[in-house]
Formats: sequence, C-alpha cells, structure tokens
Amino acid sequence: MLSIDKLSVELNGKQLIKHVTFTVPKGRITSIIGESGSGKSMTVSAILGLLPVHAHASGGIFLNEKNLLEMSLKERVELRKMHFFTIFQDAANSFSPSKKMKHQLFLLTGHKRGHTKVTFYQKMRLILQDLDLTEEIMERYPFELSGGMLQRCMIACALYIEPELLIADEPTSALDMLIQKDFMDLLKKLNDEKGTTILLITHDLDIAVSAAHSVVVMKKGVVVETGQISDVFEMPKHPYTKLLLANHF
Ligand SMILES: Nc1ncnc2c1ncn2[C@@H]1O[C@H](COP(=O)(O)OP(=O)(O)OP(=O)(O)O)[C@@H](O)[C@H]1O
Repeated sequence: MLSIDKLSVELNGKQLIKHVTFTVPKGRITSIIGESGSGKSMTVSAILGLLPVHAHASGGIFLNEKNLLEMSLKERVELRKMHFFTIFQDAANSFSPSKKMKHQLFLLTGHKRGHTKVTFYQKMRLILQDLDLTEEIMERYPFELSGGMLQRCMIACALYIEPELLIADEPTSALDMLIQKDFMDLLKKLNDEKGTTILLITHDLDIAVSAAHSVVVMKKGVVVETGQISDVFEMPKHPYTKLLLANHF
C-alpha cells in the first residue's frame, strides 16, 4: 500500500537518510526501529511532507502507486488530511491548551470529513464510550486530562477518521508502563477490527515485538534489515540488528 523506494533526504549538504527502501503492507502493522538519530522521524516527516524547510527529498514515496514526492504542496496537504492520521509522542502537544476538547476533536475528525456537528457528536460519543471515555471529556480542556486519556482521544480520532494509514511516532514514550500496554492493546484492536494499516515508530523493542507484523531496522539514516518480525527477531542477519537484540534481551 505504502512503498518507500530509495528515499534520501539531504539538508545543508548533509545526507540525513539514504536510499531508504521498505513497504508498509495494507492492513498490517509495520514498525521502524533503531537507536536515536537513526532517521526514523526524518523518514516519517518525508512521508507526511513535513520536512524542515531547506531539506530536499529524492526517490519515491508511493501511496497506491502515486509518488507523493511528485505531488504539489496542495495535493500533499489534501492527501495528509484525507488519508493519513498521525499520533505523536506527546498528545498534549497535539491539542491547543485554550480550546475545549469538543472543538479540537471536531477539527481533527468531523470537520475533515465534512460532517455537521450533530453527526460528529453522535459518532464521537459512541466511539468515546467504546474507549471507556465519558462524553463529559468533550467539555474539558486538554490540561484537565491525563496523558493516557489524551492518547485515547487520538485513538478516538483514528477510529472516527478510519485513515488509510495511521502513523504512530513513539506514541507511548510519554506514558507510564501500565497505560502503555493499554494504549498498545487499543492500537492492535484498531488494526484487528478495522484493518487499519499502521506504521509504528519506536525505539522500544518490546513494543515492536508485541504489536508489529513486520519490522524495518534503521541505523545512521540507512535501512539495514527488513522482514517479518518473528524472522528478524529470531534470526537477525545484520550485525547491528544482532547487537540491538543482544543488548535488549
Ligand atoms: N531539523 C533538523 N535539522 C538538521 N538535522 C536534523 C533535524 N532533525 C533531525 N536531524 C538529523 O537527522 C538525523 C536523523 O534524525 P531523526 O530525528 O530522524 O532520528 P530518530 O531515529 O527519529 O531519533 P529519535 O529516536 O531520537 O527521535 C540525525 O542525524 C539528526 O541529527
């Protein structure tokens, strides 16, 4: 569904990622792993069309066979709005502190889909109930909710939007252990029940192995290994993957 082909990103004469190639199959969870600075977030920024201003991307990012790098800015904004949904590390930063949750949830979902507020309330209320969030949270401000509740709100948005691709960039890093598991269970449920394709970026190998079907291992801006998670974790081929796993388990 999403296919990254020899993607390179250069900024101020420095190559930040080089010839990155991997696929994100439809309906599966694919995880990018690698230590800090390996290029995980830069790859995601390129996919989202959110690279730093002077960065230059080359190669291909194909969504259903269309190369995103050949699209106009306007087309990419539209594509991001209609087909992608992103959950970042710190949900608190995804929301404005000065607006009630109902306005922000509407902007992230119903508004994007062209729904009226009445339709939005009807649908969102049911989704929140399913996630054990009372609809009363819609009347609250983000700072009145916990980090775990805010990440659940992001899942609620994904359930509403049903995006073609959900990108979760270190979604559990700001959560404590128990809430992390809870969040990952919801993400897996979204994939199981709705067939949502997920690209999960994490430096936490436990999270990758518990959730993903396949894995992309990055080191210093390069993909060193890809494959089914069980194959890569049981029989890693690249010395860097071996080292990562040996240091972890
Ligand atoms: N805005 C930027 N300007 C210049 N260089 C950058 C910028 N953002 C990232 N880099 C560089 O790009 C490379 C890849 O960084 P990236 O943030 O993609 O790594 P990462 O694997 O996501 O790390 P982390 O897990 O710490 O987020 C690093 O060398 C980093 O220093």
